[in-house]
Amino acid sequence: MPSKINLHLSVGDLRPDGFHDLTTVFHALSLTDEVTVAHAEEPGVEVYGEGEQVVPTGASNLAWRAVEALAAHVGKPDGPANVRVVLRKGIPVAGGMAGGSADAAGTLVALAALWKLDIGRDELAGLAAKLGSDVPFGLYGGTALGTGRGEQLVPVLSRHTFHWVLAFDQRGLATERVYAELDRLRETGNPPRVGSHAPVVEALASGDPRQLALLLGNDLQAAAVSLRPGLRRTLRAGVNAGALAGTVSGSGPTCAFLCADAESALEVAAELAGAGVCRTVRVAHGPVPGARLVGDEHRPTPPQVHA
Ligand SMILES: C[C@@](CO)(OP(=O)(O)O)[C@H](O)COP(=O)(O)OP(=O)(O)OC[C@H]1O[C@@H](n2ccc(N)nc2=O)[C@H](O)[C@@H]1O
Ligand SMILES: Nc1ncnc2c1ncn2[C@@H]1O[C@H](COP(=O)(O)OP(=O)(O)O)[C@@H](O)[C@H]1O
Repeated sequence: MPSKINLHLSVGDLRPDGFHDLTTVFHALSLTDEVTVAHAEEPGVEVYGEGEQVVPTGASNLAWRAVEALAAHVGKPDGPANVRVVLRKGIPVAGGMAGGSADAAGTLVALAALWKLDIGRDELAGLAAKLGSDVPFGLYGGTALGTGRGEQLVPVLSRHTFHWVLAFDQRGLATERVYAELDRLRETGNPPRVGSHAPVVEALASGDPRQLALLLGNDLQAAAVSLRPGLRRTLRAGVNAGALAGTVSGSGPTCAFLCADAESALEVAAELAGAGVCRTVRVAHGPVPGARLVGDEHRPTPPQVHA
C-alpha cells in the first residue's frame, strides 16, 4: 500500500464531532508497507520494519481493526478468530504519511480476496472511512481531492511522475496533538493559511514540478513546527540541498521535498543525509496506485498487498 503526502492541506473549523473540515490534495507515493493475511491457528498481528517497536500489535492496530470491521460487515463474527496479519513497514510511524491507514486499506483488500468476497472498492471505502479519515485514500491512491474530514474523494488529473525526497524525524508526532496545537495557535494569533486548491490542481495537470513547487502548502505546518522547532532546520536543509521546495507532510514530522527529476532527487537525498538534520532519508515518486494485490497469480496463498 502506498504512503501519502498532502500537496495542499487547508484546515477549516473544528467541528462538533472533534474533527476539522478539510480541503486537501492527497498524493500517493511509492514508499510502501506490505501486508500479508493468512488463515492461522493463532490470530493476531505481527509487525516488522519501520517503527516495529512502537506499533501496537493488539486490538488497536489499524490493520486488526480493519479485520474486525470487514468481518462484522459481511456477517462473519468469528472471522477474526483465525486470521493472522503480517505487516512489513517502510512508512514511518506517526510520520504524517498515513502508514497505519495504508495498512488498514491493504488489509481490507487482502482479506476480501482471502475470503473470496464479492465486494467493490467503493463498498470497502465506506468501511475504510469509519477506520480513519485517511483510510479511503489508501484504497484509491493516485492523486485526489479530499474534503469532509478527508474521506470524501475525487480523483485529480496528474500528468507527470513527480520525484520526492523524504526526511524522517527521530520520533513521530500524534495527529490529534498537531490539530490541537493549530487550534491553540489560531486562538492566540494568526498562523498562515493556504489559499485555494485550484492552482495546485492546475499545476498537476500541467505536470511541471517547478510550478507545483511554488504551490505546496499545509496549514498544519505551523503547528508541527511549533511542537518540533527543529523541523525549520530540516526544511531549510532540503532546499539548500537542491530541492525545488519542501513541506511538512500532513501532521508531520516527516518533511517532503519536491525535486526536478529522479536524478536530482538522488543528489538531494545524499546531501540531506549528510546534513545531520533527520534520522533517515528516502526517495520516492508519485502518484502511484492504491492498495493492490501483488503476485497472487504466482503465489496462490496468502494474498499479499502493497500499501
Ligand atoms: C493530518 C492528516 C492529513 O491527511 O494525515 P496524517 O498527517 O495524520 O497522516 C489527516 O487529516 C489525519 O487523518 P487520520 O490520521 O486518518 O486521522 P483520524 O484517525 O481520522 O483522526 C485522528 C485525530 O485527528 C484529528 N482530525 C483528523 C482528521 C480531521 N479532518 N480533523 C481532525 O481534527 C482529530 O483530533 C482525530 O481524533
Ligand atoms: N498498522 C499501524 N501502523 C502504524 N501505526 C499504527 C498502526 N496501527 C495503529 N497505529 C497507531 O497509530 C498511530 C499513527 O499512525 P500512522 O498512520 O503511522 O501515522 P500518521 O497518522 O501520522 O500518518 C501510531 O502512533 C500507532 O500508535
